[in-house]
Parts: sequence; C-alpha cells; structure tokens
Amino acid sequence: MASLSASNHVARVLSVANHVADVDASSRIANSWRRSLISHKLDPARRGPPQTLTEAEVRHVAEPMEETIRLATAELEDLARVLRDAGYCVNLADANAIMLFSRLPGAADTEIFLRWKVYTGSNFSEAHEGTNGLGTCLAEQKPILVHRDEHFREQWGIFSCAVAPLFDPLGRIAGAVNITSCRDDLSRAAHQLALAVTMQAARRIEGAIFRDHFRNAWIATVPGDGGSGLLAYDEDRRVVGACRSARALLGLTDGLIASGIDLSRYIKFDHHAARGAEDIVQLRRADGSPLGRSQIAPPQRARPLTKRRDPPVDRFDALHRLAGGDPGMVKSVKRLGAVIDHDLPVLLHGETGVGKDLFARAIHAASNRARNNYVALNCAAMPESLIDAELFGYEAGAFTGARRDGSKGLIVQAHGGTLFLDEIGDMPIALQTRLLRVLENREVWPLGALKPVAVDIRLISATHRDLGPMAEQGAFRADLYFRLRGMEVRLPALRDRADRDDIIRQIAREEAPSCRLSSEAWSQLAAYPFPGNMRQLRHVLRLAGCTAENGVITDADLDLPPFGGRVEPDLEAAERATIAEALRKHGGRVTEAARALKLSRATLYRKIKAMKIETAQ
Ligand SMILES: Nc1ncnc2c1ncn2[C@@H]1O[C@H](COP(=O)(O)OP(=O)(O)OP(=O)(O)O)[C@@H](O)[C@H]1O
Repeated sequence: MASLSASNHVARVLSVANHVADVDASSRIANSWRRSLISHKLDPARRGPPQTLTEAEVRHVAEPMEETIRLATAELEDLARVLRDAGYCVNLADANAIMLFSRLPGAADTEIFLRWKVYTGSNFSEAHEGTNGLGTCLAEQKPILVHRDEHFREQWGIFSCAVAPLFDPLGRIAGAVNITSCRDDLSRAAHQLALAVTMQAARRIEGAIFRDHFRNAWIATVPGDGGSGLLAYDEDRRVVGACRSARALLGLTDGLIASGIDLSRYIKFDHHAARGAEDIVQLRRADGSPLGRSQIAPPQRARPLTKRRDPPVDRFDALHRLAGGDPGMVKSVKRLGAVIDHDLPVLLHGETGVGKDLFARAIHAASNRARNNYVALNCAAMPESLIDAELFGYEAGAFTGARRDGSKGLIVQAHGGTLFLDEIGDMPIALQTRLLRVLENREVWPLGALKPVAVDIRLISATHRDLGPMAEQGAFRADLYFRLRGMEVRLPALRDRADRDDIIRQIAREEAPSCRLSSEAWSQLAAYPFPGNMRQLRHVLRLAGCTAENGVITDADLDLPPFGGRVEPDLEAAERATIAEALRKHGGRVTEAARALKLSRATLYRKIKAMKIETAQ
C-alpha cells in the first residue's frame, strides 16, 4: 500500500498538472508535470524500474556517440572524483536520455543506484519516466535541478539530479551530463552548487569536442556574459564554425556559416599578434567597439582547410604529448614504442594525479587495439562484491539484485582491446587470485556460468603503492605482481618533472584562457610541491581563472594549502594491507596473527580497531 506521503505527492502532482492548484511547484517543474501527465499520459503513482537496453542495444545506441564519449571521458572522470564524496553518480546520456557512461560513487550509495538501475543502458526520457533531471533537461535543452519530490513519479523522490545539456559543434543538442545523489542530508542549495560545477564540466566537454572537430582551423574564444563562446575560421579568415553561445553572441546562423562569411563582419583583431601559438588578443566588434580579450589557437596541423581529408594521425601523438620535455618520460615512451603491439602488460606507478589514467589511454590509442574498447575500473572505489560482479560478470539470476539478463563483466567487454585497472594495490586478495587465473588461462568464468569465455585483452594497471614490498610482505600476490609488471613505467610527480614550467603554462592556458599569471603567482606555482600533481594544478588554476580580476591571476587567487616537507609513501595503507593479510592467513585468529607479525596481542587489537580492519573470515 502506498504511504501517506506517497499519496500526498501523487495528489499534489495531479492537482498542479491539471491546473487545479499552482501550489509552490516552480513553473518549469509544473510545466514538465503537465507534459508528463497530459502529453505522455504517465501515472505518477506507477512504480518500477526504467526501461533498460540490452548490451547489444547499448552498443548500437553508443556508436554515433563514440567520439563524444571519448572526448568527454577525462572530464567526466574528474567530475566523478570531485563529487564522489558527496555521493553523486555521474552519467553522460545521448539526446534521447539513454545513459551511455556511468561512474558510481562507491560505498553504500552505489547499491542504491544499481537497485534503481541508474546506470548505463537505462532510459530516463521524460516520455518514459516523467519529470526527471535527464529527461526534462533534454526536453527543454536547458540546465535543470530536479530535487527529490519535484520528480513526477513518486518513486524517484529519493533522488536529486542536476543536469546540463551538451551541444555539438553545430549547435545541436547532443546529450547531457547528469549527476544524481540519493543523500537526504544535502540541501537544494548544495545541489545547486553541484549543478554549477556540472554546467562548467559540460562547457569544457563542448569546448574539447569543438576544438577536435575544427582542429584544422584557427579557433578564437569570444567573450560573453555567460562564459566565452568559440569561433572557427580558416586561413582566408572565413568563418567555418561557431558553437551555440558564439552563434547567439554574434547572431551567426547555419546559412551564414555555410556561405563562408568573412570573419571581419563579426570580429576584428590584430592578426599579426595572433600568429604565434595560442596568443591573447583584444577583440573588437565590426563597428570597432571593444568586445574583450580572446585567445586565438592556431590549427593543430599547418595545412590549408580547403583540403578536408584528415592527415594520417601519428598514433604516438598522445604519448609524446604526455611525455612533454621530461627526459625520463621521453625515455619511457621510447621503450613503450618498442613493445606497443606486443600484448605485454604494463604497470604504471605514480602518485595521485600524475596522469596514470591519461597515460593508459594513450598507450591504448597508440596500440593496434586502438579501434577496440578501452575499459577502466578503479579497484579502490568499489566494495569487493561489486568489483567481482563488475569485472568478471555474472549469469542471469546469479544473485539477488542481479540484472535480469546478466552482465558480461568488464574483462569480456575489453575483449580485443585494453583493460585498465586503476589502484590495483587495493584489489582484495581473493579477486587477485581470480584475476591471475584469467591472465594465465586467457578465459573468464562469469559468476554462475557453466563454461568459461575466452578473452584477449591487454592489461594496463596502475598504483600509487609500492607493490614490490607489499608482495614481499604477502600483502599482494607476488605471482600476480610479476605478471602485471611486464613493463613498469614510473610517472614522475609534477614537482620532479624537468618540464614542470611548460606544464604549468599549458594548464594555465587551458584552465584560465583569458588570464595571465602575475610574476608573484608564477613564483608561488613554481615553488609549490603539488602533492595532488597535475589534477591539483588544474583545479587551482580553474578556480584562479574564476576569481582573477582584470584578466590577471595574482598570488591571492591561488588556493595552495600549506604543505610541509616530503610526500610520504602510503605507509598506513601498506601496514593495513599487511595486517589484513596476516589475519586472513591465520583464519582471523588475532593471537596467531600477532605472533606472525611479531606484535603483542594488545597492539594488534589496537591497530585493528584504529584501522577498522575486518577480522571475521
Ligand atoms: N601531462 C599532462 N598535462 C596536462 N594535464 C594532465 C597531464 N597529465 C594529467 N593531467 C591532468 O591531471 C588530471 C589527473 O589525471 P589522471 O586522472 O590521468 O591521473 P591519475 O594519476 O590517474 O590520478 P589517480 O591516481 O588519482 O587516479 C586530469 O585532469 C588530467 O587531464
């Protein structure tokens, strides 16, 4: 039987949607409730999961979105990391509200998202689910926050969704970036803030897609009140493309762009000043009035635009870019080049934020597997039972809560391509054993399956831990460790890179394109040890770009928390793993584990309590 609050919700939705009462529902939500009831003929009281596509259907739907997903992934991963602690999942959906990319926050919240099928393959269009973040954002092509009981169907009232639309380089709706939380301790204002972060991420994804689409053109940023737009033009200074906001700012239409209209009809600037790489220039309108500062980026390949066929791309491009001018990195990329098409497992080692994920993607892109899937899993972000199901897959009905049609698992999804296991040092020992078996036998047994599935994968794994000592102490399987490190690549911390200044300059250009760094700000950045490496540098400069006045980032704009001394290796994590393994070996018996570890029982008990280590087997 529906609870009283459930029937209240349904009564309120029906009275607002039928114009009986306007109560306090905001007009966008009220209009969407009306569409849900009258146009889509939905019932707010109906319960049940959303429509979920099969894996074959998802593949079919995802195909035209492949490039978008590829270009959006790093940004979405970043968003997921920033919002993970607040319990948000992050998704990218196509223009029909089918989720095609999902990152779950981990821990307890993940199970709720899985139970409610808030994941890849689910359809959240307004026509199916009524008012909800994704469906309503895409119906209106505007960012929206749909907070708990603003959903049309009562059952979605445990969720709050903040969603920003994504427009393609031609200004058409391409999909949306969604974040959803089931936490009831977050206020509407907190979600509003998360919506602002999501909108910024969507703008950056649009920027990356636009720059990739018009990579053979010159690209100018056009300043506007709600953030800058992007305009692409050729060597003859004819406009060849404009993003949605640049179209709105300058009054450009498809017809005008197709006619090859002259850039000077819209904006003017000193072209000589912009002949270098990524220069800042002063823009003027056609009538000479000032329009603000613009960053001009040259074509990525010096080639006239009229020849529209893409040049052959150097498959090592991304690896070379990541190596930059650091001799150690250049050497590592050279060594990798020699084995790139041999399916040698690669183990990446480096502190958080040094670019392990980007590097793994670049290895995949350079290899002969580039046309097949790149599948990533963060072993630290999920409980053991979920890693098991996610990685190895399961048959239909293998456990309570399993998808009706089973799941292939990430290893099988990576067949023919690359599997990236991030934070492999955090993989529970039982799963290490299963993974080792997969690598040895080249086949995987999904949970509940009667026969194995043959797989051909290249494995790249990454860790910030020292697996060697962990393997010596029995906290990581030594045989797996030697299998993983077919080749080990150490990615240096930002503070140790020889090309550190170039990286700071490059990230400043990307994150704060219309600002310059004052000399004090520069000195602070150059002296700071950046324990969070490239990711921290990006976030610091992104924030500084927002707070800077008059286009100058000063030291006051830099949020650099005091950081004294060396960056310590993760000793506590290594100790925790050693204790957990000793307990496992001794069947959870503390006295025996303490003897093996040469600790007193009392000390071991204290450590178990302080580190919240599970003792039961
Ligand atoms: N060489 C680089 N130049 C510019 N930005 C970079 C570079 N390498 C990494 N980044 C940026 O740093 C951020 C973190 O990168 P990435 O996620 O690959 O790091 P990671 O080592 O895998 O982090 P973690 O260990 O926390 O998972 C991303 O925003 C990425 O764009």
